Amino acid sequence: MGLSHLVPQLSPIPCLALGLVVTLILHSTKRYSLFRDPLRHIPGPPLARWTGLWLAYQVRMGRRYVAVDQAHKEYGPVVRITPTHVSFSDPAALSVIYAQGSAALQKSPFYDAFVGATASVFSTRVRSEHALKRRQVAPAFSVRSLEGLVPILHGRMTVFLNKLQATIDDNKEDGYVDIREWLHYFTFDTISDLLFGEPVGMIAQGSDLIEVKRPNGRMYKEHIIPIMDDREHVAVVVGVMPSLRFIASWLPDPFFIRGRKSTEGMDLLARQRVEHRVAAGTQRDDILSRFVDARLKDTDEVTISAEQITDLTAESLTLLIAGSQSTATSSSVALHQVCANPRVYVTLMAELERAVPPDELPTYDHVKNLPYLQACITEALRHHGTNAVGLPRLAPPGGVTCCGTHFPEGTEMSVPSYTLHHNENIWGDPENYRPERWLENPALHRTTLMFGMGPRGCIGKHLATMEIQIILSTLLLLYDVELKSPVLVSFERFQREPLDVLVHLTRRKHARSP
Ligand code: HEM
Repeated sequence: MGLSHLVPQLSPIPCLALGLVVTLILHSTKRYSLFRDPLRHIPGPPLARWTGLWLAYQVRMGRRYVAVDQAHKEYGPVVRITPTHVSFSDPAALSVIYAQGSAALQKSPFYDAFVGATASVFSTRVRSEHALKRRQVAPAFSVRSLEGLVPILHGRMTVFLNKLQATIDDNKEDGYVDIREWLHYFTFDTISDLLFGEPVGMIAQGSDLIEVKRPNGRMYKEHIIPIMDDREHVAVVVGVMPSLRFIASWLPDPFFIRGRKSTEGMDLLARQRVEHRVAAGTQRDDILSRFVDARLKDTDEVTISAEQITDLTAESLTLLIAGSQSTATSSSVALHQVCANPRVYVTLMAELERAVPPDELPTYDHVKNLPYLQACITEALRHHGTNAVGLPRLAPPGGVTCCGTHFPEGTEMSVPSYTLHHNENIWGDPENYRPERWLENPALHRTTLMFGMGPRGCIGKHLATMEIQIILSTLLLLYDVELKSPVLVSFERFQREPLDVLVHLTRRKHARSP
């Protein structure tokens, strides 16, 4: 699969121009009207004062994190990025915007764009609904629960290594493989195995082309990775400019048409897997069986209803996407960063060689407590994090005071993760990839948004960490890694992802066998 799916299909100008007209009409009827503007004293790009178009354009072009970061450099720590959205680069804002407990702010309407047939634990904005969903989903992702699933992870890794090696042996072109793409096959198959008890088969095929059944029974094949990308891209554009949601169907731009198709393809895939899994029984101890048990316990029912299938589909879809993309990207970025920094590479290899017996492949037990390995992963998530965006929350009734200013009810507020993770006042040398900083000063963990913060923080943090620990240690102990380029070029949708991570892999002398 080439890179073409990552590049926007047509110029976004026509749809954004139409969006401008609609926004201006809607804007003048809302709380933040052109004539009664409670945020008029907040500086920011001039267009952003009047319309969401400025931000929507940056999102559409995949450079929101750069544009917001530049806006902070130009206008200061508190910047208006849409008529209703204020961005804070001051770390003091973290404890207000991503507060814990009863002080927690709700997610903003941005997340409505991620709702499919029904809201999931990620997309719901209703506090009570979120609490219920989180209670049903979270136990499956505790460290204790996940440790029971480690054999599945190891099994997937063995299949992955065999297929990767066969591909390397067959590679008749320039000898480079896009390790991000391969790791996406690994993480997608792994989360699908953990969820439904079987992988979708991307590793076995060496491709993301998956067969999906339409409601009319006809089978068709879809490349899953680009449809996930398109789905996410449409959601973030519509999320920052909800007025586009109503006109998207009429826009001639194939971008939106592709986006709608994408939603359908992913929904069908998730629904079929859930229905198949539920029909096959729940004997295997996978994540879906734990969801089913939690739901049946909550409702005192003995069988799953059609409504619960829709609900399970929404959760599974979220987990398939959240659980594969970010982990694949983060592990390929960590591999890239370690290999681009010879000093870090030497230190990490020494730790790995000490921890993993010769002739053995790393297991989770070997690598789970290695401090330098963990520091390398955390530093990759900071330096080139998949989460670069500001995760928007809503000022509550009565408003909220943040960084010395009062913001009225309904103001969208966020701390942009990229800007936070590259703040010189916190990190000193933010552009350097330097894992040691986490060992020197563990308190730095308090000023990061890699996995979010507060009650809406990442549910899959432990799973992602386990997977990245196993992936990174295994690839480094098995292969000498040559990078095609020392620089990563990224494109941002909801997540910020490198376009590719091309590596040349050669088996190390005395390498262990899968
Ligand atoms: C390195 C990998 C990962 C990163 C960097 C990451 C990052 C994040 C971030 C920043 C959030 C907060 C989003 C927001 O507030 O809008 C989040 C939420 C979430 N993540 Fe992850 N994630 C990763 C892996 C995973 C995995 C493996 C899963 C599950 C299999 C997962 C499932 C979720 C879910 C369900 C939420 C929503 C939680 C809620 O709202 O209660 N993530 N993640």
